[in-house]
Amino acid sequence: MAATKSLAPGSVPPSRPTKEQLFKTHKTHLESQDLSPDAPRPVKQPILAEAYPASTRSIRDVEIIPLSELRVEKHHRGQGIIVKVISPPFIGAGAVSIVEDEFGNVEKLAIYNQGDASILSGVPEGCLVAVKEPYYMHSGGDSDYMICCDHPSDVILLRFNDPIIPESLRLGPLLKSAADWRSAGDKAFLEKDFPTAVFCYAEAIEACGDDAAFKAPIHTKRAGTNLILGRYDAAKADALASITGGPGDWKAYYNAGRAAYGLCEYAASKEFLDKALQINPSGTGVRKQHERCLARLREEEHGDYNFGAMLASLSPQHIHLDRGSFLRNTRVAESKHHGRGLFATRALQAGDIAFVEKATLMPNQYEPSRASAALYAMMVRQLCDNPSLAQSVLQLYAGDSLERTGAEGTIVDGVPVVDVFLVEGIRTKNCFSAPLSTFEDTKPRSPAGRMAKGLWAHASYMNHSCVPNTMRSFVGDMLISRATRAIAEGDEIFQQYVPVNALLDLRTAVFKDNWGFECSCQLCVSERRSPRDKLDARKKALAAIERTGTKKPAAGKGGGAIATDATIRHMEKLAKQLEDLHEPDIYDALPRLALIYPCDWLVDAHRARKNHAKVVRYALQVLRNFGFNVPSGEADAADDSWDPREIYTTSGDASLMTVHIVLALRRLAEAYRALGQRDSAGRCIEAAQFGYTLVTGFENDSRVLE
Ligand SMILES: C[S@@+](CC[C@H](N)C(=O)[O-])C[C@H]1O[C@@H](n2cnc3c(N)ncnc32)[C@H](O)[C@@H]1O
Repeated sequence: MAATKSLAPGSVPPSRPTKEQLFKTHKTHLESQDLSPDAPRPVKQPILAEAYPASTRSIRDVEIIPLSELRVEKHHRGQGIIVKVISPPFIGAGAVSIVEDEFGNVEKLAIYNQGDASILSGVPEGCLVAVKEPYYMHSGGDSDYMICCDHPSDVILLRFNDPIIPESLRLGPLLKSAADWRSAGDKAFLEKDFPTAVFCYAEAIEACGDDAAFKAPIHTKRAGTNLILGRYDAAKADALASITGGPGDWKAYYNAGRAAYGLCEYAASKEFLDKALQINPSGTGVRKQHERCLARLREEEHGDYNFGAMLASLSPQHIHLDRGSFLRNTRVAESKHHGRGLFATRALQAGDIAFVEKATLMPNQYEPSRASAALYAMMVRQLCDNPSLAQSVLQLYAGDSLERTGAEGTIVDGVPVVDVFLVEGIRTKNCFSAPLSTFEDTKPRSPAGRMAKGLWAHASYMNHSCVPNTMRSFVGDMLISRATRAIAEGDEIFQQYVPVNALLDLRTAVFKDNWGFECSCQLCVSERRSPRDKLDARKKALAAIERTGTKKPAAGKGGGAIATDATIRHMEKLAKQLEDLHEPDIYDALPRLALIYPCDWLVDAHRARKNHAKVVRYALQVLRNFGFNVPSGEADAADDSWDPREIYTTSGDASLMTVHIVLALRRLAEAYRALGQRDSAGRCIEAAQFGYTLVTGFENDSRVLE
């Protein structure tokens, strides 16, 4: 083992196992594998190996080499292999099979990252496979090597009559006629083995030559099968290929319409369905589909959603909502901050919808430890299955360190080039965590951390700001983005990638480490003007405040825990000291995020003691420290003419909207009411209601926060 480990990349392995040895080990693996339908399928983890680009060449343009010429730890650029699978697959994180070339050389072939719609996810014995630019890897044991295929587009399942197959590997016609292949396809379909059905129908179409009358119904069958598999591009192509010019063509247009609908191409879908209805005006299925399509087009055009009904329709099983995306208020353009960004196409007021987007991809997986792996697997699968999706998703930013060939997403050998390292880069830079619904998630007693991960391709173009002008929320797989203040036509719109840390150093590190940028928002740029000793002093002061704030309070009379007078006074003193560490010339109109924690704490402490004037004072401070315009002194706080409903329109462009604002407004309302200032209380409730719409995406009763 030591000898093989020290082999230089590109060298000849000193020994390779014989066919018998390979089969013996493979058999023990096969015997240990549980193939029952209930057996847990291994979760495919995102790739961790060293990145290398997917092959962009056709198998017809590379030199075919024998397995004996494979060299250890080498990517065989410009070369390829053609092999027959001679064992059943062992299914683990990938599918491992034994393969043989035309000279009788044998090797292990490990195929990873194939989708469930691909035969290659468990390639059956007897299949012929080509691997482009293979990587031959030492897999750990003595003389233990395997051909390792990470990129799904590097492996091609060959048709049995492909002329590229060497003579000695040719099986001769497996089935006698096109009709036999069609029957085999039908049988596989009835057995719900849809990938095999697609393969057999392809062979039938190929075998029947120019017999258009024979071909058309097979295209129809394959269109239906591809629809089931979610391979919408292929389904659409098959549906259109099944058009004959006869009265049965409504079915072809109907299938094409369903496929376009599956791709969220509603305008195209409508056109196909219009044609289907022209031929078959009484088709109820077609009419229903047509109505659904019109509803999606209305959503795309007007952004008119019944969010309440959408929320009510959610369940743990049903998270994908049948809704269109409303994107026309924003467009992608060059940003002065970084690459591309999203820009307003019209003036937006605080509260307006910037956009509503249906997830491009989002698995129903709210278990945090599995959510990333589930999204990665879904991305790879869907991009392979739908080339048009691959084209758009693979354009997204993936970090600067990954090599791009420019051919990502293009079709080579009939499949889109999908580079799994690029997919993973795109996932990490663009995915969002999403609760089942933000409204439910903001309720005080909702279980924390139940988040799925998803990709929203349009939202992915948004750059980050710590004081953003939009806020996102979720209902199932729909992302709602609302303006938190006025945005002029042509302005860039920003979102917060993650809730930002109060301390400049800590949040700078988060953006550097996870996204590779230094934030240039107004808050970060201004805070960087603070001298180092001030930043450090604030950090120390906040640590002292947090220690005081988390000290166990004394038990109150009614059994409740209430902070002592001394602790409250101490906290007030510490908060004042921290406030004095903020330079007025820098923080005049900026949030002072470090002060939010002590002010929130003081609101709660004074509220528990029914000290309403102090609640007013510190709740106003919470608003001010998030960057909102509030009366400055205590005298002003009692001033009835201050209108909290105006904070969203009069606060400049560095405020930070969060659910804390809504809660602070509710606390203010309660205190004002207790102080007899009913009008002020009513206005605070209205302001809280408005804020809660921004936070949850649509009108919801903010009383649930209490
Ligand atoms: C989700 S992408 C945003 C779209 C990206 N600008 C593009 O061209 O596709 C995230 C990446 O954008 C960049 N980015 C986002 N916000 C930024 C900001 N405020 N300043 C500089 N770069 C930023 C970072 O490189 C980050 O990894």
